[in-house]
Amino acid sequence: MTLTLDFTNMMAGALPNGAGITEAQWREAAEAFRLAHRQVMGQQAQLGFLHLPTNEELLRASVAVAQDTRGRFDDVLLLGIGGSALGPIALRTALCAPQWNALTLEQRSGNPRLHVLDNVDPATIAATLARLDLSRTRVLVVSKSGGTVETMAQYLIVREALAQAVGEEQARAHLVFVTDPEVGSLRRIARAEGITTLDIPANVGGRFSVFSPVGVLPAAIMGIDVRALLGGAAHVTLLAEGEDVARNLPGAFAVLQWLSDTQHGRRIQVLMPYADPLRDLALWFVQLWAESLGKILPDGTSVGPTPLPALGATDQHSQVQLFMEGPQDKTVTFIAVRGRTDEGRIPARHADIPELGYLGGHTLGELIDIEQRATAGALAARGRFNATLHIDAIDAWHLGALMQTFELATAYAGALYGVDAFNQPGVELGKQFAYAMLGRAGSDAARTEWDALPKPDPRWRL
Ligand SMILES: O=P(O)(O)OC[C@H]1O[C@](O)(CO)[C@@H](O)[C@@H]1O
Repeated sequence: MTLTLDFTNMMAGALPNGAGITEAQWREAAEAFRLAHRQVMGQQAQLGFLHLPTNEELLRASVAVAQDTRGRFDDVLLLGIGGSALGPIALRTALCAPQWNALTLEQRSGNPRLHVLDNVDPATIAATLARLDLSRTRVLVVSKSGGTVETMAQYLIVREALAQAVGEEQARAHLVFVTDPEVGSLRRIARAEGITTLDIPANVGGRFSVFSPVGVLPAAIMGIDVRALLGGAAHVTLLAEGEDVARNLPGAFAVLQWLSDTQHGRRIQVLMPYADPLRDLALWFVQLWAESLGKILPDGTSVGPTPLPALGATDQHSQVQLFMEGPQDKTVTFIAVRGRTDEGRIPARHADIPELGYLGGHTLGELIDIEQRATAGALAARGRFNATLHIDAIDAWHLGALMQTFELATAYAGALYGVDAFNQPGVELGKQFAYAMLGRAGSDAARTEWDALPKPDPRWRL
């Protein structure tokens, strides 16, 4: 069980024409990292995520609800958005069998299907509700704040549908809330109605919550080895205790991306796993990196790298042209898998056609791995910064290790950029405008600001 980071192709020497991070920059950054590490470790009030992998009480609570769910329910419907949905989706895609929801109960080893509503598009919600037998559906309502407008709207609709399907009394027994231990509307409803509720510790922010019941409960319900998941995360947390960047993998990832951005203009940071099960991990990473690091400094400067998800080999036929020849403003971090269980041997047909015959006898596992190495080499040959995270297998332990690596890297990157990685003030104004238009009490100031905005100008309309 290993996770390694090869960053040769980020460094001067490996890249042509003087491109790349120099050894002097790397040495200087080691000092910057020491300070960043100390600063992060001093922010204990926001570092709840570091303690989640070893929180036995939270784990036991999730496992108990999972046991109560399996067998009683065929479907689990998770309502949430942002960090409350992206982690569960990434875990399902990575660790459940492909096409999980289309498999039979036997193929799912008796575990339920998992549906995640992470938006308020009425067509998706109507289609999902039409497909589900609500009398056999457990509903997880996941929200750290317990009041996010999209999740609350989903909750009101689904609760109404549940009540109609099974009656008010029974509906309560289908619901499980995952939310802050004290505050928010969900907690209030849970207290008043005795609804089963699991805690997201107060010092854990939404996008850092995957190892709380936010991710662990749905994972346990689907039969994922949650102990191994948390074990991988705990392993990385230990790795990151030291302030020497050369021994701290999450620290090294953060430093490399920060140097690439601030010293080499590589502002766009691509995460490109070469494995379908890791496709949604890249989307989870996008929220973590973007919402944590895109900020305004006290002097008014805007900072923050732009994360971009990609998938190998698929995106070799879409985005890689841009990565190779577009502006020199990107880094690419590949995730490569060493041990693939189903290698998929390619039959030796059409041996007489040289453009096809060479494939016979190779395996798909070999092909995807070679394509990753070829793309990394091609990018390096053209001076394009790239690094590769290697994992042994796509399993719960490695997923835990990868996700905790990115969470820690995000905290370090926040300190390196000089921003608070744990808030998201930039999402507020849009929320306030929406509240004002929906008539929520207390949004008069937003209404006034909204009304003062320029109206659509007929000259600029086609
Ligand atoms: O879990 P909550 O509180 O419903 O928040 C959902 C998402 O909304 C945000 O607060 C703002 O986008 C995210 O940080 C968070 O993951």
